[in-house]
Amino acid sequence: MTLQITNISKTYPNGVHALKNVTLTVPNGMYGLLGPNGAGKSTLMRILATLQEPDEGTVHLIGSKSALDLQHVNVIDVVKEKDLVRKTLGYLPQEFGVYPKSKAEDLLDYFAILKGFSQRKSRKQVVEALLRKTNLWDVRKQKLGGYSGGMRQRFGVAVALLGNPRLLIVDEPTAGLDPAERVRFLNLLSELGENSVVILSTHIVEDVSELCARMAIINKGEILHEAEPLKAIEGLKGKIWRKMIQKSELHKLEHEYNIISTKLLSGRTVIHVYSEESLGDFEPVQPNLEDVYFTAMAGQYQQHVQQ
Ligand SMILES: Nc1ncnc2c1ncn2[C@@H]1O[C@H](COP(=O)(O)OP(=O)(O)OP(=O)(O)O)[C@@H](O)[C@H]1O
Repeated sequence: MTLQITNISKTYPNGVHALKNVTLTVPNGMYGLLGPNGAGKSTLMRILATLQEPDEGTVHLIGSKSALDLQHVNVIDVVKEKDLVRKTLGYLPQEFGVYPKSKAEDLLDYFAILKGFSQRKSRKQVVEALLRKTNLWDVRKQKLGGYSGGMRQRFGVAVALLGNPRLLIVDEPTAGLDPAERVRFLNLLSELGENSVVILSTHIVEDVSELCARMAIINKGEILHEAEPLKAIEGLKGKIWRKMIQKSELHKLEHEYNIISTKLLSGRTVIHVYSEESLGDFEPVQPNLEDVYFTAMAGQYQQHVQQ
């Protein structure tokens, strides 16, 4: 199964150019789309989820007939064949609106009817399996209004997984979750990737480093870098340098060095600099995915690093 996104552009009526000629090939498994607020992630996710159309470009879901679970097709045009792709699509939006007075089990049963599970007995089995998988079985009789943020997100996953989708779109799922709920949620997602294309959009670098075998970094509607996280980290070895500085020095150093990030550490300011040559009074840094992200945001990949 592959999702092929080709030359997608989108401009909103207010003139915001949210996506600029985006091309990505997304294979089976978890794929991370990483970028800051306003980068264009949700716009891309809504296009993939058939809720919005691009101005230009195409999106195709390509797989064997059996993998797509649909007779007679091995390619679906996601933009034009919305009804067809919706049969195999699961979407967890950034804000999952719930009906606070409904009990989880009843609402999931209702969504299952909408998804086409018309036989009561098999529907009951599907609903039970999903409530167990998302660890909500014990609280299935509770009203959704009383659920925590993490429980609501897991309920959203249960809804998104109805019908065993081959294309799963998950938009910023961990924002607002406490650390324990976040780990539980990521563990749940990590089980899903094997037979489906799962795209996870996030502004949290750790979500990608913990889960995704491939990723793209997006900013201002453009893909800055597309890579396997581990290879991208490897590619930065020997090129990231750090130094503790006085905050007052920052302005001057910005003119001298290619500073990719500035952080506070125990009240001191630490800068990370990208340089292919060693820098005298800087310490070498063992790079991580955050350095990859900031290197991309600083525009380095377009100029120097070849992946
Ligand atoms: N319906 C809309 N009308 C006009 N502009 C929009 C609309 N939706 C999004 N935008 C703008 O398009 C750009 C991309 O927004 P988008 O929501 O896709 O980004 P994002 O990466 O998902 O960010 P966030 O994490 O903040 O949701 C932003 O500048 C945003 O203000």
